[in-house]
Amino acid sequence: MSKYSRFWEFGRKIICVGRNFRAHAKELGNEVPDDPIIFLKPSTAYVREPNKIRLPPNTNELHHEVELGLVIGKNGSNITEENAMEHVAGYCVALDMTDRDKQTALKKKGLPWSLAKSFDTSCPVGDFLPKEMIRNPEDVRLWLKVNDVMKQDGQTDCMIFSPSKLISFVSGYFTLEEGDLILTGTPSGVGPVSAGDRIEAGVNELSSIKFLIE
Ligand SMILES: O=C([O-])CC(=O)C(=O)O
Ligand SMILES: [Mg+2]
Repeated sequence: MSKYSRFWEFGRKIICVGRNFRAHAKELGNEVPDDPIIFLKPSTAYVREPNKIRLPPNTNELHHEVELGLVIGKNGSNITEENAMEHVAGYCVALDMTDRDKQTALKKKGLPWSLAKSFDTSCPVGDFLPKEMIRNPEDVRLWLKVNDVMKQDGQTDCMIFSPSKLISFVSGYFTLEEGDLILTGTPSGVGPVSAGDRIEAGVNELSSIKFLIE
């Protein structure tokens, strides 16, 4: 069993990338960024099956965002793009649950997104997938269904910044540590979920997760 098979118990950083797919930036009326947009979630955001996703306080519009997670297996800072993949131990399917109403209000005021993105249970994750299971992270299908209806279905070759670019960029600011998770951004098709809804999501046919909204 890999040392990283329960990476969510390491209690390390969750580093998230925003607007990394053109189609998603466009669907929310956002510009395509020149540099990666980065935000953080605390380790208390992790949730695993069979626990449920909880609605944050006073939410009107909780959105699902399916993303490919990169699990870091080797510490490093100022990592070059060429060496970036040496720092990846494996992958997982992850959700970046987002209080869209709150995010929109905060965005308008130019304020940080933390309350909209980093609440308890805002980061549901699937099982650890060792690196060998995904030969090319730029050729992965990300999909998500709500109550059995397909809502998101995208390919990671549409990412603006590749996993290697993201690792290199982020590690210039934050030292990457073993057990850290990088969420690489969501494809288009994000949308609302409410109490009682069932989310199923996966990467390729390899790993899928099922979460209920409480
Ligand atoms: O909230 C957003 O749209 C930014 C984001 O997390 C993403 O693109 O994955
Ligand atoms: Mg996201």
